[in-house]
Amino acid sequence: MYLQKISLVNFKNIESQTFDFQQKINCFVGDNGVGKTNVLDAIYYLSFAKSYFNSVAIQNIKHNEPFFMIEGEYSLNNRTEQIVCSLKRGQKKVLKRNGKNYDKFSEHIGQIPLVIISPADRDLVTEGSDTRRKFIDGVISQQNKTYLQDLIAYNKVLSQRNALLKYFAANRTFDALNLSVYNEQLAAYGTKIYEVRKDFLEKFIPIFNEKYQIISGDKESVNLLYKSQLQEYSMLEVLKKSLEKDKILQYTTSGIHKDDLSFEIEEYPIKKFGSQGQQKSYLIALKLAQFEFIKQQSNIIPILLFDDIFDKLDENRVLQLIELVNNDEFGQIFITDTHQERTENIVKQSNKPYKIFKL
Ligand SMILES: Nc1ncnc2c1ncn2[C@@H]1O[C@H](COP(=O)(O)OP(=O)(O)OP(=O)(O)O)[C@@H](O)[C@H]1O
Repeated sequence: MYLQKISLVNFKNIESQTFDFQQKINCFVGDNGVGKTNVLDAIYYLSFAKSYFNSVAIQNIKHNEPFFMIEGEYSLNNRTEQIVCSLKRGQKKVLKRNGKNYDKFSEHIGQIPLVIISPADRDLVTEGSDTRRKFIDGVISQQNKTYLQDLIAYNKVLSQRNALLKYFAANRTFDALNLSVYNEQLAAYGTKIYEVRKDFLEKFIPIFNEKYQIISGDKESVNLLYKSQLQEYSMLEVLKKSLEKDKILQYTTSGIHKDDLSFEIEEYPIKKFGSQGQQKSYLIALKLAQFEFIKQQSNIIPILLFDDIFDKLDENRVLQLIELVNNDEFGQIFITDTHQERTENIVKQSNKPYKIFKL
């Protein structure tokens, strides 16, 4: 599967542009702010019906324009598939496949598998646990729709339980029976979610370690650990233990919505003890593991977007990445960089067909 062509109208800073792509490697080069990342984001949009960088949909329409449109032509199983995503101010976003509207965008997710590696991924290291949970949930739910439904159901019960705790506090009352209805539901969904996360991470972590060792050339050891209160107690026990605290704080302080991933280098948190290049290598390894996982599950080689990939990586790590690309693990790749010469020199070493777009 690969993207043959994309046409953009009024998408962010791009007024109107069409690109015909190479089946293997495509590079966008140019100065800061010319719109290289915006083209990658448009490609991301066609897979997920949303931007990777700006979650406020209308802010992706070019300033002072009434709409944006992204049209992509893919080669999929020797057929051409057309995906169009458009948004008019004041109207709902529209997503079409071969001219037919999708009612639910979720039906489209996973059809054009894609992984993006971008400097914005730094949030996974620097931000709170919700960013890391979103990452795991995103990878799992691309392939497991039941998981996504369980997660939505869990979050709904969670807000109902929180509303009840607030009601108890406001009315100086408490009803254990009423609360237990929510506890039972949280336990049912929470346990299922925990089991899926645990199974997923058991498969994912070895793939991640392997990728990190390749990129770093076995230079340092890293760890990725799953942290969940359910590793020690059942969900019902966890809720019981935190009841007094929950009553005081008026929200549910324990459960799988507090799960986290611990990122370590030489057994220390990478956030505090990893260099910029090591942190970047860690994030690339995470995303390449995601790539591998999606490929195994869907049997389609995902499109890979490398945003500003070469910055902060030493020459050896860049070479290791090129090695990875060379062994045919990958399908179509899009790269952005500010240095045309550097990009050309690097991609030449891959012995794969490539095309460079100067923006
Ligand atoms: N809705 C919008 N309308 C017009 N311009 C926009 C909109 N959203 C973003 N931009 C502009 O797009 C430009 C950023 O483009 P992009 O992030 O693709 O740059 P880049 O070429 O990747 O740069 P860098 O090398 O710095 O990463 C900025 O100038 C930004 O102001």
